[in-house]
Amino acid sequence: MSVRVSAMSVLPPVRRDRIIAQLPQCFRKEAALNTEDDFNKKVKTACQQQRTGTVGFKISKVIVVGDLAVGKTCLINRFCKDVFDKNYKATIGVDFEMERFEVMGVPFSLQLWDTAGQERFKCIASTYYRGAQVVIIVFDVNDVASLGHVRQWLEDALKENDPTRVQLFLVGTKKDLSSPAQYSRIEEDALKLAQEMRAEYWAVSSLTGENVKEFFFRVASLAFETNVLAELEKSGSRQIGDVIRINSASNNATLKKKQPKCCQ
Ligand SMILES: Nc1nc2c(ncn2[C@@H]2O[C@H](COP(=O)(O)OP(=O)(O)OP(=O)(O)O)[C@@H](O)[C@H]2O)c(=O)[nH]1
Ligand SMILES: [Mg+2]
Repeated sequence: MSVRVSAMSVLPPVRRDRIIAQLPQCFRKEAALNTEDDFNKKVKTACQQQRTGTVGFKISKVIVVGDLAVGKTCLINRFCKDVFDKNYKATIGVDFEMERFEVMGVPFSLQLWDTAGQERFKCIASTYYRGAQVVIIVFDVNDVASLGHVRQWLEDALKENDPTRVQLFLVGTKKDLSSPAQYSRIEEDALKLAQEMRAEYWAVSSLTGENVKEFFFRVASLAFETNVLAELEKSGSRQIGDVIRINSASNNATLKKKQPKCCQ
């Protein structure tokens, strides 16, 4: 059954610490997706006029990939649940988190797919790569080999996606374990690689929480901006209403994990 409801009436308010009013700044200007001080003008105007498309149900798919044990799950858990587990529990296949934001007054969600780094789960995990708007490639700043494998992760992720549309982030984790001298050595290589890949570079610690919120706010903001711009281009001069049709069955289905093709 289809019901016609206002988006705002079915969702509880967004958490107060997920409200983004201004464009968060990049981590390093040398390797950033943009170095603007503020959100795109067209996007700002659209938000002010509530002309941003499917208001309330704007979602971007984000996949998080990288070697085993580099800290992908810890990064997501620090941000989404504000916890840190020092014991390693390998992700089997994929895990999924939905994180809701409000950007310039418009509800927006990131669908975060935490994939397994272990080789034996890679085959299952890669079936979830398709349709990603954002690809986050994670390496451990104390493990040069994990940085060396970044290109391979990129290649695998882009096989399933349109490379010209994907927003790419390169994230170094476990910053708390490295000395400033060690860190700056690996940062030099990471920045070069990020520039080559056209990725935005960040370094974080899930243990201390350093830069974790800043990083995800940046991801959410840039994904939102791109998402709204695409919507504005698609619609041209057509007005997009703030009321959308929700099919209760299909809406539930989008929140469930997708079955690999072979299981359908
Ligand atoms: N000191 C420190 N340890 C960390 C940090 N992030 C993760 N770890 C540790 O690194 C190990 C692996 O972390 P996970 O987040 O499970 O790694 P993963 O990338 O999800 O691994 P897979 O699921 O197998 O791909 C765990 O023992 C974590 O406690 C960090 O920022 N600092
Ligand atoms: Mg994991």
